[in-house]
Amino acid sequence: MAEEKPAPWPTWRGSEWWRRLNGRGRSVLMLDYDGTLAPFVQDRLRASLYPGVADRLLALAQCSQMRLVFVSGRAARELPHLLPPSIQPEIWGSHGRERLLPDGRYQAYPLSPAQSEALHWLSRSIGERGFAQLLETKPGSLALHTRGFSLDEERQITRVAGSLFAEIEKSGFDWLPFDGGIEVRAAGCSKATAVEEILSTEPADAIVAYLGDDRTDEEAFRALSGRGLRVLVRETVRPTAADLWLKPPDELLAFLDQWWEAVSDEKSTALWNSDHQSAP
Ligand SMILES: O=P(O)(O)OC[C@H]1O[C@H](O[C@H]2O[C@H](CO)[C@@H](O)[C@H](O)[C@H]2O)[C@H](O)[C@@H](O)[C@@H]1O
Repeated sequence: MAEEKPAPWPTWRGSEWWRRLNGRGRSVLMLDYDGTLAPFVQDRLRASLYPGVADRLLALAQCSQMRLVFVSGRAARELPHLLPPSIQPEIWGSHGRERLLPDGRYQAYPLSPAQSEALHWLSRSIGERGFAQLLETKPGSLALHTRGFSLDEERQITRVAGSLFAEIEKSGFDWLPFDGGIEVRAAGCSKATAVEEILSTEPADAIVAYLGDDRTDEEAFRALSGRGLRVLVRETVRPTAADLWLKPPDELLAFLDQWWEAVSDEKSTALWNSDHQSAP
């Protein structure tokens, strides 16, 4: 399917679309984490939000008419440590396999016994080939991180992982290249299924947007087709199903500000005592 270029922020910020959000009862803002709200770094446990994002998230989390949801490839229980401590977030982690609710309740879709066994085998086999330190083990998937390696090394690691993946693919797994590595994910859950479940409890006229940067976010974008605004957050544009392209961090902050202005009851322009001024 042909993918059109997403609109750049300068043409979108004054568009009619905001009128729909302004003053409406219900809105849903779904946010990816890595690459979208936080720049990539080598150590995944040190991936901090762009300056100014924490303030915006705190303000949005207080808006009673909107639902703020984080949809991440990370394990759900890892993400709260990277978000402002006073937010009690709703998180869909591990590509839709897990859900952590604001009240602390946790739900996860189990793997089939064959998937479970195959994932253990894959982890062991990758370790035996000397790549154990590159592995991130999550509910339902294994990520193999190659950030910081040369292209040749990355190709070699990917080749080894690819041949092992071929051994377990028939047990129900997807092969997902992502920014900084590859992931082998048990089939059945994805960011698309997360988006579908989130929206299944929302009224049809709720205003919805999803912000993401990576190839796994394209699954969410496609699931949102005709239902909400798909926003690519990335330094450079690429072929995408998104409607809008934001360059982080300034355009991301401006988007969050404009969303807040539309949904908040306060309608104050002096909200931020933050370290960042939005683009004019
Ligand atoms: O769906 P996301 O919230 O965007 O998560 C995608 C993956 O993010 C993490 O890895 C990425 O970020 C790390 C920290 O910047 C970086 O070191 C790594 O190279 C990136 O691929 C996370 O570790 C993965 O589990 C997520 O799937």
